[in-house]
Amino acid sequence: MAETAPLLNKNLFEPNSFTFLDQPNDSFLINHHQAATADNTFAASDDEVIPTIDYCMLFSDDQDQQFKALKYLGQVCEEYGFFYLVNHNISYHVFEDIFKGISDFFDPTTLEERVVYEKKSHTDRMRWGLRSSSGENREYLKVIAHPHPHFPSKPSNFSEILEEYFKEMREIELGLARAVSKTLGFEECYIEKALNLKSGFDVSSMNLYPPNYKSKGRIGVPEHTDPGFCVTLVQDVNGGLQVLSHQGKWINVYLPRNAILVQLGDHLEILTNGKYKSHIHRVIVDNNQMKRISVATLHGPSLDTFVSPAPEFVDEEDHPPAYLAMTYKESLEANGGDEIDVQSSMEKIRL
Ligand SMILES: O=C(O)CCC(=O)C(=O)O
Ligand SMILES: [Fe+2]
Repeated sequence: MAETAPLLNKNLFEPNSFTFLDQPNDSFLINHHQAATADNTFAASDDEVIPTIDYCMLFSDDQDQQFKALKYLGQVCEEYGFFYLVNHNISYHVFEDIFKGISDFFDPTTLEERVVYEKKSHTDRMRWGLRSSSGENREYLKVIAHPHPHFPSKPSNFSEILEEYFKEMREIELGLARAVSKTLGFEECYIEKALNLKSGFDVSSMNLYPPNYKSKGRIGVPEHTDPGFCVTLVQDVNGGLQVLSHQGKWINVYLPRNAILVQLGDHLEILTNGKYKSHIHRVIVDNNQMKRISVATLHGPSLDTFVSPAPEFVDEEDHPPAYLAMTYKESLEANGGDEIDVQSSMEKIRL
């Protein structure tokens, strides 16, 4: 990728504490390299580097450092659309607690209890599902995390754990919105206002792979992009999530210790008329050998926000509007799904 991204200096902001996970005992993350099989259909590269953004430097009091950090973030948003976020100051126990809570929620012996969260209506505020087919293999719980959170009452303390986790992730989201606005040359409140993030619609998908150890194929989640401003994602085990670079190469996501994977969403792409694009990713499961939990939180505009390419990114000659305008709610439902499905509908929005 370095050849196609000459501007990026990947070492610029890697903090001293940054290490890839060569010390499994030190972290909830262990590296699970996909077992080598004769089937290379889902092979991805371990050599490509996913850029690392240091959150604190984006807000550094040292103006020069902040300027460099923002410049790098702008390049990463434009050339990649995904990055590892480190130095975000979220306490380690927040991650440990949520993985423990989700693991308990997905306890194989309490499967019948979760059925109460199965799809009931298109207005569900929580939804559980177990997919075990050639096209999708995961057990999931989706919850609305903002503005009106809905969390399960069991296991005990789970709702408090989720509340704390989502509070921290929203801070990160709003901080990133400020930083990304500046990379575009705007005031720091630009994205927050344009997408009404204060009352933004956030849905979190907590996923277990393979679903109760019974996958029926290698696809955990098929290729897709996600709607919204951005996605924050953490996982308890490395291996399975793959992102597609803008150059068309699949890359394995190996999250550094305590890092968060940030992926730009469809609605930032629409707002910037294609300058900062969302990107395709997928999850591969490995023959039922390894249990993996992920938490993917989609941070969206408020449901009634009308999102269209902003005038600053449009000029009729060189950059005509490349996307249709619609409310966030309309875009979530454009494929016939429900709000809580948070399905991308970019194929309908792209002109
Ligand atoms: O589980 C993962 O690693 C990714 C899940 C995902 O992409 C999603 O829920 O949108
Ligand atoms: Fe996703």
